[in-house]
Amino acid sequence: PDNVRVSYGTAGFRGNASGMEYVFFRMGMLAALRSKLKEAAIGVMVTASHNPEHDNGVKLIDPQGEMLAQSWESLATALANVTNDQLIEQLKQIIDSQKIPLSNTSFTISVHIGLTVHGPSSLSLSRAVLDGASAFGATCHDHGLLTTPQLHYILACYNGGDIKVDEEHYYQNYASAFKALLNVVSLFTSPVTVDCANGVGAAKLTKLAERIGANIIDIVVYNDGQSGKLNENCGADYVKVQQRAPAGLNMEPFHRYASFDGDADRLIYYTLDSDCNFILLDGDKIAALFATYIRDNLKKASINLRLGIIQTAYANGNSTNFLINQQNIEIACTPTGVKYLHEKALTFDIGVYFEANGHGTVSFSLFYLKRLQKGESGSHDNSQISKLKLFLDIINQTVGDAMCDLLAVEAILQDKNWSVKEWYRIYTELPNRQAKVQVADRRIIETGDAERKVILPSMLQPAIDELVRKYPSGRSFVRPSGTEDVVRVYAEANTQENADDLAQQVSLAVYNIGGGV
Ligand SMILES: CC(=O)N[C@H]1[C@@H](OP(=O)(O)O)O[C@H](CO)[C@@H](O)[C@@H]1O
Ligand SMILES: [Mg+2]
Repeated sequence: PDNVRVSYGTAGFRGNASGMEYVFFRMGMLAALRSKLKEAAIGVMVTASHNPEHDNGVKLIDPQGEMLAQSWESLATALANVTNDQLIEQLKQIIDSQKIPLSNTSFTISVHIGLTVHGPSSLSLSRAVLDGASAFGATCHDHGLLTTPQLHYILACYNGGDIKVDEEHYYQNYASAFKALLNVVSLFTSPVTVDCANGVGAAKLTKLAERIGANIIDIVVYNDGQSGKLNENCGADYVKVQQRAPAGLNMEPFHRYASFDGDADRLIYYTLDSDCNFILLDGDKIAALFATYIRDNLKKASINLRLGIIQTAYANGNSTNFLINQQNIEIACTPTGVKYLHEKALTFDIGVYFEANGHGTVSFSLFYLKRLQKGESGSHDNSQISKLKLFLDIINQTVGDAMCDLLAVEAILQDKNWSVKEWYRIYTELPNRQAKVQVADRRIIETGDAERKVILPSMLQPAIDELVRKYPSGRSFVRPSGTEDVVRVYAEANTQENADDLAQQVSLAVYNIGGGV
C-alpha cells in the first residue's frame, strides 16, 4: 500500500493483521533465500506474541534456533517495503549482495513454519509465507500450532541432524529432563497456577504436564482460551505492566502463580503476601534465582567459571544492586530486544539473560560443558556436577521459553526447599511505573548508552535529569518502542507515588519536547 512503511522491529514485523499478507509472503521468500545461503532450514513464526487479538506478526529464525542475524533485518525491511513492480529487482539485489548460490541445486531449500493462533487471519498469513517460500522451490514443513520457543527448538534439532523432530520430541525431552532433575532433588508438594493468556501455551503446557505426570508436578492451567480473549486483561505483559493479577483470578497468599504471554516465550510469577499485597516476581527475579543457583552449585563443585547476568535498562534498580553488591555477580546491560541480550550472553561461560518482562534463558558455552565433564572425572563433588548437567537439560538455550523456564523455577524452588516467600525476599523491588506517549514521529528520538540516555532531541535528556533529581532513588529513561507506535517511559523511585509522579512528569516532557499528539 502507498504511504505504509513497515520495519523489522524489536522482534520481526508486527501490526494489525489485515492487509499484511504481502509482508508475510515476502518473508517466506526471504526465508527461502536465507535457507539457500546457509544450506540449512530456516524458521518462520507467525505470531503477535503479547499483542491484542487483532494484531499479527512474523519473524524469522536462524539455523541454530537463534533470532535472525541482525545484518538481515535491514534486508527484510527493504524487501517488505518495495512496490510490487520493484520486488524482483529487490530480490535480485539481495541475491547479488549476499552472494546466494541460487544455481547450486545440491541443497534443498527448507522452511519450517509455526503459528500461535488458528484464526482465519493467521491461516491466510501463514499460507502467504508458504506461498512465498514455495515460489523459490522450498520444501515447507508446516508445524501448525506451536509456541514460539517450540519452533526455535525444533529448528535447532532439525539442523542438528534430527530431521524427524516434532512437537512430541520437545515434550519428551523436557519432561524427562525435569524428571531426571527431580530424582536428584526432592518431590513436589504444592501446585502452581499458570495463566496462559488464552493463548497457545495452554494446550502445550497441558501436554507437557501430562508427559511429566500429575504425581510429579501439579499445574493448574488458567485462561486456556475457552472463554476469554487472547492477551486481554491477562498474560505476562498485562500482569507485569499493570502490576496486578489477571482479571478474575482469585489469589491466595503465598500460592505460586505464573503468567505466559500469547506465544509462551515470556514467564513471570506473582503471589500475595500475608497482608494480601500483590508481589511480582518478574524476569529480574527469575534471572537472580537462576544465576545464584548456578553460581552456588558451581562453588560447591569447585568449578570456577565466568558467570554473567544480562539485563536491559528496564531491570529494576534493586535487582542490579542486589546482584552486583550482595552477590558479586557480573552484570551487563544491552538495548531492549532479546537478540541483544542473547548475543551478549554468549560472551560469558554461562550467560543468564532476562528482560524484566520475563523473556529470557541461560546460555552455556562449550567450555562450560567441558569443565563439567572434567569435573566429573576429577575429584569434584559429583552430585553437584550432575545437578548442573541436569539443570542445563531443562533449559531451552535457543530462546526464552516460558514452559522450560517454569520447570527450571519449580525445580530450583524444590531443590532449595524454598516457598515463593523466600524467593521474593531475596531483594525488594523499587516501586516503578511504565507509561506510553504518542508522538507524531517516534523516530526523532534517538538514544545511547544502552537506551539509558536520550541523545536527540537534545533538550530532552537535561529535562529528564532535572526531574529525576527531585525523587529519592529516582531513575527514568525513555525510548521509542520497536513494536508499537509509541514512546515508552520508565520510572522508578523510593515510593509508588513518586514513581508514578516521575513517570507522569517525564511523559509530559516527552510530549512537549518530542512532538506529542
Ligand atoms: C518494555 C518492553 O517490555 N518491551 C518489549 C517490547 O519491545 P518494545 O521495543 O519496547 O516495544 O516487545 C519486545 C518483543 O517482544 C520485547 O523484547 C521488549 O522487551
Ligand atoms: Mg512473546
